[in-house]
Amino acid sequence: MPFRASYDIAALMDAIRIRGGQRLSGKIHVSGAKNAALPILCATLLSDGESLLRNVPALRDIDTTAALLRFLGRPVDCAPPLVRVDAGSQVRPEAPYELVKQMRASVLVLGPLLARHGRAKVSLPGGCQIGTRPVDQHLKGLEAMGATIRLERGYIVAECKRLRGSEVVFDLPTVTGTENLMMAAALAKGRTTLVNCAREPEVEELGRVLNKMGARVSGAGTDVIHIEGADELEPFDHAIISDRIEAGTYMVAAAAAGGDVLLEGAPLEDLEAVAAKLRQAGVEVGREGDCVRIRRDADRPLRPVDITTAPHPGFPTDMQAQFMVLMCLARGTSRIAETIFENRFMHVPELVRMGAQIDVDGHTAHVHGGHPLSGASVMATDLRASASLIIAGLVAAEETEVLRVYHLDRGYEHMERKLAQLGADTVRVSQRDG
Ligand SMILES: CC(=O)N[C@H]1[C@@H](OP(=O)(O)OP(=O)(O)OC[C@H]2O[C@@H](n3ccc(=O)[nH]c3=O)[C@H](O)[C@@H]2O)O[C@H](CO)[C@@H](O)[C@@H]1O
Ligand SMILES: C=C(OP(=O)(O)O)C(=O)O
Repeated sequence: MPFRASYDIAALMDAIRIRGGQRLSGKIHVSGAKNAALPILCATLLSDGESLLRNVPALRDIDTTAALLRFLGRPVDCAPPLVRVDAGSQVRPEAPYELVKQMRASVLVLGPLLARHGRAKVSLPGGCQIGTRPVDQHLKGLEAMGATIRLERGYIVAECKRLRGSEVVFDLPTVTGTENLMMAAALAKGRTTLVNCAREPEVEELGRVLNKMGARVSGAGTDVIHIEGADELEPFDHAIISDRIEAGTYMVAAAAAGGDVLLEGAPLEDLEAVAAKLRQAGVEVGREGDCVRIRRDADRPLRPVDITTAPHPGFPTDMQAQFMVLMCLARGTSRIAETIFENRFMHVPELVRMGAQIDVDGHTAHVHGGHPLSGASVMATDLRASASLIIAGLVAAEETEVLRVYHLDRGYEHMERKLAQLGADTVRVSQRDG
């Protein structure tokens, strides 16, 4: 039976309107991490019984994952910040294109389904706005663990008797690739060693959950991970870590607009690369109790700073677009090099429409700061690009309208409300409002 998505068409047409020029001040709470919650939701497939996830953000990607789990046969009560995944009577190990194309992270069901059911049919994710998003490293690893894999009409069809522990050396660090193989290895026979792993905090968080389930994972968060497979895994109860990218986005928003902002629960230890660049630009970043405090006098000029995106603990690609807006305000030219995804400068033409002066040469953008931004209607093209346009709206003269914010809603919980809580003039304009 083909999957039919039930879209809220009106919500897809939402826009956010921002009147620029307000300083930001006050305190907001950082939500649970999208990129930690998604693999952990997929990890529920490794066991039967009821698993509970707490501190889950209310996001479109979470709804998409819940829909995917239901399609696979697992009842899900999705009421963020609490999500409950129940035991299913029968699992259908097949992830349809209609869901995978909405969210590349859907490929994370491949490892758990194959390890648990000996078969998985998952749509190839294909590319998206930011790049080609290949999954060859995921497939290479599963083959090394004994799976046979073929591609059939746009789908990955993977089969195995029982996966066996193996050594897999990634050609490059991949976040979801590392996570997919960790989950597969958790039910494989014997010991798996993953080398050249992604070291993101979300990978470490998945390791913690797999250990709660009864797997023996060591080294998650470093570049070599060992997993001792178990015959069976238990359901779990787990509270998701805070979202470092959401926190980093509000750090940059406060730096750009100026003011004094406290971010409750922001994981500064996972944001050192961003904090260092903010300080270099002239922004105060410090810890205050369980908050991160960002201060900048909006009349004090910002210094230009060069950045190069890199796997964790380097400067995150998911913060590149937001930081570029800050550099539009600096006095002088900064150089921003994107090394992770080949097409992650889609925000540049929209920022240029607002008055920014940016030249792109291949993977490098030269941002000539100091030219005032003015409000315009701009189009969000991907998740972090959307956030960058909202930040640009906070500092632009007059009104900015960011269209297609369904991209933003994939990864930010009520961004317009959180910014309004800090004093910004931001509202969501919905088709439903007429
Ligand atoms: C849901 C989630 O956690 N998404 C994050 C994850 O995406 P995602 O896990 O998809 O990104 P990867 O870490 O896999 O990609 C890193 C690089 O490896 C390449 N690659 C990846 C897999 C593969 O099989 N072959 C291959 O060549 C990619 O093209 C890219 O150049 O990490 C990205 C990089 O930090 C972040 O931007 C995304 O927010
Ligand atoms: C690119 C992102 O997500 P995804 O990997 O799901 O596309 C992101 O979180 O910025």
